[in-house]
Amino acid sequence: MNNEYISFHHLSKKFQNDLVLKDISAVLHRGEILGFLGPSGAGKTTTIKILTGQLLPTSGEAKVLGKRCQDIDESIYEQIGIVTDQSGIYERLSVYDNLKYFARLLNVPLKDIDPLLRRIGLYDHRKKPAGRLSKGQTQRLILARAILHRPKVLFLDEPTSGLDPTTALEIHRMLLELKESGMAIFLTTHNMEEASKLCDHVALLNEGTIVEYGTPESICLKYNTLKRYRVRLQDGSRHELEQSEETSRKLAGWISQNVIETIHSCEPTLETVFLTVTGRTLS
Ligand SMILES: Nc1ncnc2c1ncn2[C@@H]1O[C@H](COP(=O)(O)OP(=O)(O)OP(=O)(O)O)[C@@H](O)[C@H]1O
Repeated sequence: MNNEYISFHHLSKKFQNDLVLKDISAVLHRGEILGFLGPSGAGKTTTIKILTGQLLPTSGEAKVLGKRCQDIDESIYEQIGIVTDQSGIYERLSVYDNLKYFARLLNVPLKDIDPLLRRIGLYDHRKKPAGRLSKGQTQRLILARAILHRPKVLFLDEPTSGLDPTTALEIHRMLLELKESGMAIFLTTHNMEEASKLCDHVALLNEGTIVEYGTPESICLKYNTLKRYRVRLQDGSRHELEQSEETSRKLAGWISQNVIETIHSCEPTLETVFLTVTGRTLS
């Protein structure tokens, strides 16, 4: 197997007569994060279910760690981790015992549990029943369970949805650490900022079709047809200017007078690109 940890080509999925994935393709390598972005019903979870062997595609080919998804058996779960809202956490068991249960299932030494609990910020809560954790703590426990066996590939379905910004940031930090360690992460999200910050590549999914695929920067730059600048001068005035000869003269004048306090170029965001391409918002 090479560094291509996930690949799918011309993947389609039909439920009865409803074609919910239409000829989608993407590749994810070791140590990369791929963001799968789209509004509710776009087909994100269906894609994860196909890649993790829970659903069969109607056509096309998908491989995870070199194995065709049609041929996936239980052994793949030793090498992949999955975080979805169907958490599989046992509410009456303590945080520690939840991880102990999964450690035994996955042949992970019990000594690995405490360092992971420390790393994920749940060590002080290890004796608490999982049912009494806050939403953010529960999400961290679900993530801890998914990475306990150090999988090569991690699937995350909306990992920070509904979390407070601080917990979301902590989870982002952990995901970047996991990526650095070589894990390939397949992430679905509605959150464009999250995607821009974390993902090496993103696929914008709309009604089962990938409408854009690339690095967040390249996608935004592609739609940066109307270049604009936002300027704030020292007298407090604000100016939004389209790129033109007149704007260049104005900017040059302000620069020579040394009166510019801040200047920003207004590139499109993934959110505005999505709106441009589909006429829809992501949320
Ligand atoms: N088992 C199923 N049978 C029939 N239709 C299904 C089934 N599972 C999903 N669908 C349909 O497929 C489409 C894509 O659903 P999917 O759950 O993949 O969307 P999603 O992008 O993950 O949405 P969300 O962000 O709300 O989770 C939806 O129209 C959904 O109703």
